[in-house]
Amino acid sequence: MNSNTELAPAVRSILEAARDRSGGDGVVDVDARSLPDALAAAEADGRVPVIAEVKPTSPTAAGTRADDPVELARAMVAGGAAAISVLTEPTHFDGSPAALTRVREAVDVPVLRKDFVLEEDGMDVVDADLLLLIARFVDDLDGLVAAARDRGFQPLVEVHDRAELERAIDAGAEIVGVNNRDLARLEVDLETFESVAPEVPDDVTLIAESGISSPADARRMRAAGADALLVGSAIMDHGAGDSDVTENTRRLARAESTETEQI
Ligand SMILES: O=P(O)(O)OC[C@@H](O)[C@@H](O)c1c[nH]c2ccccc12
Repeated sequence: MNSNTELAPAVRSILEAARDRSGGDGVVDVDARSLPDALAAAEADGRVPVIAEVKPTSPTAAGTRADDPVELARAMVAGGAAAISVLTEPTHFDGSPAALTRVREAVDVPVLRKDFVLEEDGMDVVDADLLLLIARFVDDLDGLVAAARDRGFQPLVEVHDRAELERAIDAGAEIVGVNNRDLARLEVDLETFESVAPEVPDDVTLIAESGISSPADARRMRAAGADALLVGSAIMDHGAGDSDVTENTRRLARAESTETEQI
């Protein structure tokens, strides 16, 4: 593990909690729904491929949304989401593996497990189509990418700078997410994606993560080379408990359509 001394306190405490959580019993064996196919289907349909995130709260959220995760996920798919991400981290995001299982049963798009998986046995907690691995938090990235694939997961390797990207590519990552949120200060800067994206090989599926809040942001990330956008806060709209998740998703999924008012 890389040094955590410069991480935000909330992130340090998330990692401590992750280390304390137990892994699963046995080894999962997943028959994954293809993310590249789901992204291509959205493109063919004229939608910006959006991975919409069921995130009840977060250390940076304005509040908590306690809505049923299944209802949220269905609303996101109705708004044109190409895939769904579900936070399963319990202590700082109010997520749960059970919520992911219910969501995956209820929708037919690929579902990403969003958590802080630090070791191999942390993968065996729940089935999902994609599994997040955060380059910064794991030493043996090669081993974890291989272990995820052995279980049938499509690993999504998250990076924040070019050095981490190099590690991801060396580890054989085929799906890479560039997180615009700096885990040291928890601040978002969309330039992060713009600076890393040019270094990403063409055959890698590239996802822009975090801080995308408007159709203009969506177009900006697409112009910089994003194959898909991972969006939580702007869709969950934590500060406004009754915000329309379908409509919030649709605004972003339609960001490139000519009939949409260009905001
Ligand atoms: O809510 P946002 O800014 O749209 O971000 C979504 C997603 O990128 C973010 O939740 C995230 C990115 N990487 C993570 C790792 C763990 C937990 C959460 C995340």
